Amino acid sequence: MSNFLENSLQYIKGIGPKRAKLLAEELNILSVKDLIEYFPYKHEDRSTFYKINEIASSQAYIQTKGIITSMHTVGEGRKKRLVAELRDETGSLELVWFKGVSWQQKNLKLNKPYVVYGKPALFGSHYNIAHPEMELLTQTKKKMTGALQAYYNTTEKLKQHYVNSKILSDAIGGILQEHYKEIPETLPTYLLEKYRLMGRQQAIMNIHFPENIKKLNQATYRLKFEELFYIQLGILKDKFEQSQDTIGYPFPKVGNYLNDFYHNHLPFDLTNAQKRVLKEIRKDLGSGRQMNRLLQGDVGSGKTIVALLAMLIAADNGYQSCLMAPTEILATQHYEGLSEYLRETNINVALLTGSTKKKDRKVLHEKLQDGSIHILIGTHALLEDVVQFKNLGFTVIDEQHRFGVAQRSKLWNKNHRAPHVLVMSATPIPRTLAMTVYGDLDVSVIDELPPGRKPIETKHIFDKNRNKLYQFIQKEIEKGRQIYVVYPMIKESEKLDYENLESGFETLSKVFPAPKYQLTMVHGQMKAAEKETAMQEFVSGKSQILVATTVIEVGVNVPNASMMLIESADRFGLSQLHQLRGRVGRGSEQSYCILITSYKLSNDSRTRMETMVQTNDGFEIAEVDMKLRGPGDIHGTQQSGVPFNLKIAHLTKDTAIMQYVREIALKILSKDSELKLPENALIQKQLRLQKLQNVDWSMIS
Ligand SMILES: Nc1ncnc2c1ncn2[C@@H]1O[C@H](COP(=O)(O)OP(=O)(O)OP(=O)(O)O)[C@@H](O)[C@H]1O
Repeated sequence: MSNFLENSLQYIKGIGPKRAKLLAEELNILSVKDLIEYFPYKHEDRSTFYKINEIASSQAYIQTKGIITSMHTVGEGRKKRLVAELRDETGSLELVWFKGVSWQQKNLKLNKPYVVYGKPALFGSHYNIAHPEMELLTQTKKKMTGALQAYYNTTEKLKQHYVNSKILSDAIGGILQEHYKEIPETLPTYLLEKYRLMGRQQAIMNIHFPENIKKLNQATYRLKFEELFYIQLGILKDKFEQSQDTIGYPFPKVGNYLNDFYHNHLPFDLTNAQKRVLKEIRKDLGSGRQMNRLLQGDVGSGKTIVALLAMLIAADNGYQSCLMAPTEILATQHYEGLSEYLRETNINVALLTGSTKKKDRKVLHEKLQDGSIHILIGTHALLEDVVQFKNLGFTVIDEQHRFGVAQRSKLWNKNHRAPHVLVMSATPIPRTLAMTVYGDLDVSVIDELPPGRKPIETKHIFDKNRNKLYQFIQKEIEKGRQIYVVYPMIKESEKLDYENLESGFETLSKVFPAPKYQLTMVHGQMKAAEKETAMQEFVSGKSQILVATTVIEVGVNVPNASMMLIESADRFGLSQLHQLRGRVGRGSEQSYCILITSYKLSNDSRTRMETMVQTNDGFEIAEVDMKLRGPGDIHGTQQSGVPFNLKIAHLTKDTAIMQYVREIALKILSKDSELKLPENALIQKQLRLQKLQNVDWSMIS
């Protein structure tokens, strides 16, 4: 790697120490290499020049050429502004600056030709452009850029220090002009030739300063290819090594436990999707290798029963199973649900949570060790060292993103061999993304809901229309149904959020007074036992309205609840809204989800509300969610569990390239799994570098 690229930015013309520090803090751009790999978010065609008399107010941004014929300031002090007249042979317009007035006045040159870019507005009969981008025509001609101009994202803080897109573009231009030949190639020649990829030097040049649209497209493709290729290759290589190593318990047979349950106690027929997934699991369990499988399915799609059937296969082969849930409420519900399914069978199920009493624990530990408990359900408490199984062979983890990978692997220590692992997730993520995020897991999808479910009707209403809503709630309660009311709760505004929750609860208590109506409140600050009791009131049907924060987000199953009312719905992410909605529509009655917001909404919030109203399909929602958040949104990326930041590719828009490079990576590894062939030396080196630099691989290995 060339040394120059590793240099700090402070010596770069147009940057200097102060801006270099800011770029490091704000955008994590530290070196010259980081800067030239900071890719623009868009390009604008600057090949068209408007004549001044062609400007119309409907035009967004325009580019024109002209001569500044006069300049003067208007107003005083903070209201002072600079007005300049720009003329061409067809007419004139005004250019106006409210900020940096004296700087502009000093730098603008009268009677010289300028290229001007900005958004025209009509004042009276005359157009003006406020704060236009200006460049002397001679400068534009000298620059290496063609007609396509790159634009770079910056932050508010950077803008305050005048580090805008143009400053970045100029700095990058300066670097590339002198050092472009030092940019190293990162893909071997045979790949460049076979897949007709642009060389890296040319690609970097063209992404910042495209010669033309065709070259820009080739450059973009090449850089996305490279980025996704190395991600896929890294994941596949790890996975390949892992599957070679881990021998699993073989579960060759299907015996009485499964057959008896399947034929005599299963209260419904499995959907085709459930059958297909069960087959996939059975194949894994019989293979002799350890299973690591992600079971994805929308809320209420029937994942739990599939997990149960797999646990019965474990029992048929003489092994115990456990099911871990992220909260005590969920673990208890799973326990109750599974006990009910298994009521008339010889399978023993037990529950272990933080609240299990000491003396019960002792008995439970003994029964686990002598093998008389077949299935143990619980929370983190399962991971404690004192919990020892006779022979744990199968583990189900519900909602894995709440468990760290480290916790997952802690279960291994309970055995000589790693048990099979089935991770259940109701967060639908696009399949290609799942392949990337859960690189070490195979993916099964239940993409079909059990029959007879009525689609949930979703409505978005504004705050002021509450009264009508209350009448509707009353009717539902009269029909014997129950209602969830959910409030947002985040750390940053916790105090205010509690106040809202409590005042919402009070208002509802007045509208729906006792003793006719019973309301329950549940929130995160309550003790586990209090929460449990309160939830139980709702689960048992004693109370009709549950006012809660998102503690109820995952897994709670009350089939009689027919309405989910979400307050300040714009403050929730799409996936979270969908999860919440999934709490209703579990019975045979028509269910509703009501999203309440104030009148004023940002564009993103409006899209979220519209998406929820339009579709019930979790995968579709996940796609929109990813698109709204975008791969550049680091916070969003963390939320979705994606363990790396992408510089140019887009996780949902570039799925075709992702798939393509995955196949290429597979082909390479199947021929040369350790990347030892001389032709792959560069790939090997690059992969190692990338692992060190960008990616927190520990999250997925
Ligand atoms: N094939 C089926 N036919 C009819 N009902 C089914 C079927 N499979 C599951 N169910 C029922 O559907 C409901 C939801 O199933 P389950 O709780 O397993 O879903 P899930 O995918 O685990 O949901 P969640 O992610 O919301 O917890 C349960 O009441 C279950 O008994």
